[in-house]
Amino acid sequence: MAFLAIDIGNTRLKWSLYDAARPGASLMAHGAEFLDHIERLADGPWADLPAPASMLGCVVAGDAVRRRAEEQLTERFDCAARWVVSSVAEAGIVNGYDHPTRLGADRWVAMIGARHRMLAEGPARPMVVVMIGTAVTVEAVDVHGKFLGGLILPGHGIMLRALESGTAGLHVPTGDVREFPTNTSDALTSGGTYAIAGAIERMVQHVRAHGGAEPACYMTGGAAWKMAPSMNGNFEQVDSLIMDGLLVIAQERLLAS
Ligand SMILES: Nc1ncnc2c1ncn2[C@@H]1O[C@H](COP(=O)(O)OP(=O)(O)OP(=O)(O)O)[C@@H](O)[C@H]1O
Ligand SMILES: CC(C)(CO)[C@@H](O)C(=O)NCCC(=O)O
Ligand SMILES: [K+]
Repeated sequence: MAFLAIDIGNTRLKWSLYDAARPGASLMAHGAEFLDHIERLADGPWADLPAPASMLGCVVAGDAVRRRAEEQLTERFDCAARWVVSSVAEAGIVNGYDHPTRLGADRWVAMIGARHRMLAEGPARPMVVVMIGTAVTVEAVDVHGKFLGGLILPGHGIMLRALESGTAGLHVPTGDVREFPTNTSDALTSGGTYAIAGAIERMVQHVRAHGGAEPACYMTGGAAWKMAPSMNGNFEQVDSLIMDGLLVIAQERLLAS
């Protein structure tokens, strides 16, 4: 019973087809499209796929984009579109947000995926869950699975575009990450990278101080690999964190129905 997981971010739609709706299912096919190219899915990458029995997705890109994805789903497959909405509690995570449903569904699903992975690896620990995409998010989860709160930062691309458009003299190619940058390109690239790394380090400190225990640290997102060399501490890069979370939620819902 194939299962289709979809993650629609602010830059790209990512999809993964699994052979079952449960964590650890085998990945049969996967891909990513920039949001402008969603209309290519049904006749392109999805054309030769076996039809999934069900799908589950998370979307933060807005209703218009969601509808365009749903059109591709109906055009190609006969399965109902289901999208995760952040709630008060689901799959082992309790939502500490002031307004739980306002939490981005991608953040919620990634925490669920991370918690499931951590418990599969050993005893429960607090967590720091980082997503590096169009925006950067840094979540804190305590040892019991309570989401304490999180940071939202501009992603690297948005930071650089903001500097370019807000200044006269900052139009330069991408540079390298350096401890002591000596040209504009390196200064901008390093500034963005260490802004993100610094925010993450602060959150790790906050979680350590809050729980008195060393947190398990996970990072995911399309640009996680670019941040990895500049990160302090033991961050495990798990590119599939959102897909893992969608598999966990899909299985729980199947078992509950
Ligand atoms: N050198 C860099 N270091 C860190 N991040 C970078 C770097 N260069 C680009 N980025 C970020 O990567 C983002 C694009 O990543 P990508 O589209 O692969 O992520 P994504 O997880 O698919 O995003 P989303 O889920 O938000 O659609 C850009 O918007 C930019 O912010
Ligand atoms: C922060 C982003 C853009 C990260 O993708 C997304 O999760 C989102 O739009 N969230 C809604 C606002 C919030 O999470 O508080
Ligand atoms: K995302």
